[in-house]
Amino acid sequence: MKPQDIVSGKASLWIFGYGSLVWKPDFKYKRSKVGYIQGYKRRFWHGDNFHRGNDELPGRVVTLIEEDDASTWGVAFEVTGSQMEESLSYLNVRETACGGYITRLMDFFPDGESHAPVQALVYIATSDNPRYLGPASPEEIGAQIAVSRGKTGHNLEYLLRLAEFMRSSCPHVEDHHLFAIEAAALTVVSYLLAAQ
Ligand SMILES: N[C@@H](CCC(=O)N[C@@H](CS)C(=O)NCC(=O)O)C(=O)O
Repeated sequence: MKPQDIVSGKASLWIFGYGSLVWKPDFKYKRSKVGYIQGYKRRFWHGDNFHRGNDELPGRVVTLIEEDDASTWGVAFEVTGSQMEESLSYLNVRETACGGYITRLMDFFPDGESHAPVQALVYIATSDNPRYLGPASPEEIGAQIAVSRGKTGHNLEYLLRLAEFMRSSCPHVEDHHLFAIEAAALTVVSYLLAAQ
């Protein structure tokens, strides 16, 4: 980003989402593209005691875990002009203050485009984050999600909307971790409903 582009208003920033941002960016943007980042896998290993859980029963939300040959699909949003400051100040509260995420710049590869990748800002929660929960079986994660709720809504909505995004926008991607957790969570929900 060149200083003269900022002054002229030509500057823009790409923000990559791979969790709730793919279905609920909640900030104004110029355009969006489906695509992926390389070297990271998406895992439900981050705890959430605000949006989708609480202190007694934290929810589980996604973060990115470094793995050389992995890639993670999502959506990148291009923000320009005043949208840059507006989106970053909003995400600083939603992702960093409330969610415990930090930011990193990564190469984003738009789907179906052969040109060079674009740099995108990504919100990631590292394992040294106090809310980090780490690995667990799909059954354990699914059960936790099935019964967690926070200030923004149920953890199940968070899971199902991400799975819906992947099926509708990235049908060629087999995200076993996501779909195994979805199946496990829906199994728990069916038992809970049957027990009523
Ligand atoms: N940083 C990831 C994950 C973002 C995420 O899920 N953050 C949570 C904060 S814990 C959030 O914004 N939740 C809002 C919601 O659940 O509706 C992304 O780019 O989508």
